[in-house]
Amino acid sequence: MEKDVHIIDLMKRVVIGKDLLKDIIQYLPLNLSKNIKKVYVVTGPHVWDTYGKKLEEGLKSKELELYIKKSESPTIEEAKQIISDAKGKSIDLIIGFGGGKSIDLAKYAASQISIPFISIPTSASHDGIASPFASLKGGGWSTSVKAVEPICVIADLEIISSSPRKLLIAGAGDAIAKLTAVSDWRLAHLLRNEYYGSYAAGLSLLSAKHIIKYSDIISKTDVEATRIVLEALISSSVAIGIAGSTRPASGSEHLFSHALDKIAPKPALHGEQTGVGTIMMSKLHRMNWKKVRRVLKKVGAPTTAKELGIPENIIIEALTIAHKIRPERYTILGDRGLTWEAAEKLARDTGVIS
Ligand SMILES: NC(=O)C1=CN([C@@H]2O[C@H](COP(=O)(O)OP(=O)(O)OC[C@H]3O[C@@H](n4cnc5c(N)ncnc54)[C@H](OP(=O)(O)O)[C@@H]3O)[C@@H](O)[C@H]2O)C=CC1
Ligand SMILES: O=C(CO)COP(=O)(O)O
Ligand SMILES: [Zn+2]
Repeated sequence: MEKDVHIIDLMKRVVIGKDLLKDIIQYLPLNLSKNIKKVYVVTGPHVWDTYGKKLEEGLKSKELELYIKKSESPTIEEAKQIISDAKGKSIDLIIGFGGGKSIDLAKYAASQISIPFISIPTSASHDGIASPFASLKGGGWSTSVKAVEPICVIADLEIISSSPRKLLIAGAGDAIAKLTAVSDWRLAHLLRNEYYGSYAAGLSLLSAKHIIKYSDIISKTDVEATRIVLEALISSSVAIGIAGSTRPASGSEHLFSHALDKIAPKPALHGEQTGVGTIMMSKLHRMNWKKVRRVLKKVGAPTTAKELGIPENIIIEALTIAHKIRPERYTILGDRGLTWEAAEKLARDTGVIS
């Protein structure tokens, strides 16, 4: 008989504060002198050019051997290359330093080599910050794979709040997406008898509600807004860890975003796309989609194809193919998805296209 085992992987420590990188060693829950000699940093070109020196200086005090990998895209091929590189160098610890792309690559690589992973987000743009899952792209599709939770998250408010504002607003969009993600999960439970964890669902919903409650502050401040969005994203990361899948965080609105990543000439940010997806999927769920749109507008997030910089026909096409992205994940889009006409009407009725 198959054993019914539910494993919950959660991070060990979250450090939130200002100017953390220079004293980073003291915040890590690790004995760096004893066990860790070689550290591999997966980062992005912009992030490294701007903040790389700060991290290098912070880690220098322990005379660690540092290897830096600047990655452009979160593909399975790129992850395999990082794994082989890190294995060849006998790396002891992997750090993901940057946006969601760098954190996912680092997280996945660390899980494959069975070494610890540290998450140092430089933006509050996604909820992979502290989750044990990595979203990698391969063969034109996006898959979320079990990786490993960070032993530590170091969230430097100075760095994160001075990142381009659109990254923070994208984070608010990724958090608000939990409204429809949880409705889709519940639907899959009711129609397909899929496992549904009400605690994880509640925690995930809390991140969306946090954004709605504090939308005024998010729209007017920088550091305070960063703290609010960051807390919402960490809460959602924890919900993913408790559920043991990205189910509480990713539903039909994410399928729409993944479809855009596949077909849009120039996709927008993940959280910008999931935010717009949430407006449309809320309407399908007969939820208060106008409120979702109002909150997104208030915080300055895109709510239209034009603001996303994506042609209207691509929005419609993405709606029609979204259900095929991850067929095993049942959502309001059902098994057959939307027809072109229904998709066009949905996008038009919600003001996403004109
Ligand atoms: N694992 C999970 O559960 C989740 C994973 N994701 C994944 O995360 C990714 C989206 O993350 P997102 O952060 O939006 O996108 P990216 O990681 O692609 O980052 C977007 C851009 O922001 C730049 N950037 C990051 N921080 C700063 C900063 N402080 N100052 C200036 N520029 C900065 C990056 O620079 P650079 O070019 O240097 O990297 C990059 O150009 C997607 O791949 C998505 O699938 C999203 C949600 C959950
Ligand atoms: O983006 C995510 C949650 O916000 C991860 O979800 P996916 O499983 O759709 O990649
Ligand atoms: Zn997301």
